[in-house]
Amino acid sequence: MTDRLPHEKGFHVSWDQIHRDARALAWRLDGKGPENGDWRAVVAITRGGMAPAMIVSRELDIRVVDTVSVKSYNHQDQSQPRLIKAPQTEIMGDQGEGVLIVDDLVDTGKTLELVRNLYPKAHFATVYAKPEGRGMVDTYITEVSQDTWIFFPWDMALQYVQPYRGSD
Ligand SMILES: O=P(O)(O)OC[C@H]1O[C@H](OP(=O)(O)OP(=O)(O)O)[C@H](O)[C@@H]1O
Ligand code: HPA
Ligand SMILES: [Mg+2]
Repeated sequence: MTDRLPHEKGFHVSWDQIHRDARALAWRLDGKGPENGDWRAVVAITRGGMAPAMIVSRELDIRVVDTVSVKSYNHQDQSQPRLIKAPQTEIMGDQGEGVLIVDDLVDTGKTLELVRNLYPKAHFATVYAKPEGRGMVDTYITEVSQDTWIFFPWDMALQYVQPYRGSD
């Protein structure tokens, strides 16, 4: 794991915050699907997209949910994204039309680029976006600067911290 550079900022997202932001994403996508405003299915980009995809599919009452597995980071070190598992062909059709592909965030855009090449007609939605990858996503809720690292609640734990004024 690389040490974070001094200028890198941390954006800490709580469960409550990701729930609110994923709901906002769902509401923004409501009625925007190609078939009478409906979406045929939700596909989560695992693993980070699974919690937002669950919230989106719940809000939009979409029962057909699948996953596409792409691995591109080991902690904060990026490597070439690799497809580990594809969604069902019956769900994706030829090019993914009518399918909502959900991820937690887009950073460099490399993950979405890989999935977009596979399913160019799907709609790509993320909760958070950084400027470099923003062009790869069709709908997102909150933008953060490129030098911000987003910390998700599933990667964190409550911890004791020293008081601001020490007692020694
Ligand atoms: O836009 P990019 O620079 O490609 O980065 C964004 C991707 O990186 C993270 O996933 P990761 O590969 O770490 O896997 P995970 O979701 O299983 O944690 C994140 O969840 C996105 O899927
Ligand atoms: O800012 C980030 N936070 C968590 N995972 C990530 N994967 C790429 N960028 C990020
Ligand atoms: Mg991911």
